[in-house]
Amino acid sequence: MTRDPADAAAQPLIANEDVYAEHDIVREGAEGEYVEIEESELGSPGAFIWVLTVCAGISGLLFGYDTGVISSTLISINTSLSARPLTTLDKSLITSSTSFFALLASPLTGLLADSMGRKRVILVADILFVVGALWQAQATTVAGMIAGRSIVGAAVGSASFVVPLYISELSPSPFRGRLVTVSSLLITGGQVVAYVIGWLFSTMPGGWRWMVGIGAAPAAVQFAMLWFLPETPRWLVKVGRKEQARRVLGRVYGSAGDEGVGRLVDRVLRKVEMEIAEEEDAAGQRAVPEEGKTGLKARWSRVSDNFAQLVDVGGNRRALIIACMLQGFQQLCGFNSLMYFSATIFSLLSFDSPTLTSLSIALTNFAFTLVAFYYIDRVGRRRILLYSIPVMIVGLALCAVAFRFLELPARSHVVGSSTSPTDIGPDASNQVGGTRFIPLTILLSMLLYVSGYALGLGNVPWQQSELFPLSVRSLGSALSTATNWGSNFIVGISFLPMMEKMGPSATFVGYAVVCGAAWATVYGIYPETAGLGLEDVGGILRGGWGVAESLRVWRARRRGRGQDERIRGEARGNR
Ligand SMILES: O[C@H]1[C@H](O)[C@@H](O)[C@H](O)[C@@H](O)[C@H]1O
Repeated sequence: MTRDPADAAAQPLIANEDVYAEHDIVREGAEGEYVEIEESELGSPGAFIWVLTVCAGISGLLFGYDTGVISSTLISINTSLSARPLTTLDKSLITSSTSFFALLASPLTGLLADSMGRKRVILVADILFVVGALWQAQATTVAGMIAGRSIVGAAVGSASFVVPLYISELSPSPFRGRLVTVSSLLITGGQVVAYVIGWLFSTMPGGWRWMVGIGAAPAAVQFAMLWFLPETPRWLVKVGRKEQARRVLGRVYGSAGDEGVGRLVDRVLRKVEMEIAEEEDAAGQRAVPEEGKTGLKARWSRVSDNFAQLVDVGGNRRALIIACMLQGFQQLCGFNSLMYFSATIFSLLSFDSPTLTSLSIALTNFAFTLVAFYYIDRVGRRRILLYSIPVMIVGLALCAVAFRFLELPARSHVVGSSTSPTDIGPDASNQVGGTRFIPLTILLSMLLYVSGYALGLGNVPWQQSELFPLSVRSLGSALSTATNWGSNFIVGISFLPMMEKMGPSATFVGYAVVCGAAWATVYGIYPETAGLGLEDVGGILRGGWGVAESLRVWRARRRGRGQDERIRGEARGNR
């Protein structure tokens, strides 16, 4: 960005220095003032960072694939496991074992990622992905299948925590938010692939074995690729490998500009060192004397100290509440009941190809995550949630109403063991004079709900790490990831029984109520974090929820940007 000195004297480029000063990447202007380098000036994040993001994102693809494929798998297994049809309990356990083991794995991964490094955790997850996929593919009993799904669950839990962390620790700050959303895009992309594969293999005898087994391939590819990718600079500095960290940063910022890459790298490195020093200082002040403690005891006391810091310090506690609340609502709003059981629901509604119909759910989810990727930094996290959650509520309410007009088979048959596309077909097609109106209304309402979900709740909670200061970022993110999987487990295990006992309308009304609670909570306590430097977020949460303050900063920032653009436009006009 070049600037005419006369213009510079007439009006400073920076409208609100406090806001801009926190940006990672700034450049000294002619008169010693700080001039923000615009994202457009940095160009794109650069090939290196894209390769890193996409390669790490393969785990997201696997997360999406393994959670999405279960929908078609469940309706294709028939009697191939334990030589009998699956019961509601079998289906719920097969589905929920994945989330349960993901729930166990994510906090553990939070600890391992600090001791082993981020990259090694991804490698371990890859091994689990491969073993779990092959295990499922050769399962002959329900218990064997549950074991395979549990192994995959441990992989998914580790990956879902560590991949956003890996990406955010490697990406240049101006691109961090969008690059993290890339991993959400890959999750939803993985779900689309799962549905396509599910549809292709659903009519093939034993095709479900291919559906679950294929997941091994991308994991093996990622395992091979990761050997060539670096550890994150932050972890490298933490374990004393500063020169290696400098080389990695050099490659990350190599594309960042025409000048001063070395200076930029030094600045980032200094900042990382300062943050680590602060972290160690704070830990040192609180540390219980470790004399006489074995390595394991010392480590445990560090973990419990870290935990105390997370819940005792007001700002950290508020960050944890917001992150866990967002992750909890992301799941308790019931979206994954569609992801896991939409094929079952669409067979109930007599759609000719339930698996193909459920593909529309996954595709809508993917398409609207793409829209969110474009708008998340422009509209802001808070606003995107406040606009999109009501869309979900309307979709769910329409669904609930439409289901009331549907004559379903006897309750015990709705989703129970005897339900199959063929035995529910005739009953379900009898509704409202045999027209397709009601099933189509239900499908469209679900698509409305899914589009609202994908715009906001589906991806904003994964921005969780920005809420925490560095010292508690890993633990805080791990706990909110665990909240995600805990709530996912609850939805997976309860959806079919709720459909059976309460009926579909009441089930969807229940999810709408959760969405209402999510909206009210976001409105009350979630400050706008888009565009803030990581340290600003901590500052905003220090004295309270900081909603009003964050909105003031957000508006000032937008006014500042508008002003900058106007000045630039005028400068161009004067030339
Ligand atoms: O962000 C993802 C995405 O929205 C997926 O579609 C969903 O299945 C996951 O549970 C969620 O964490």
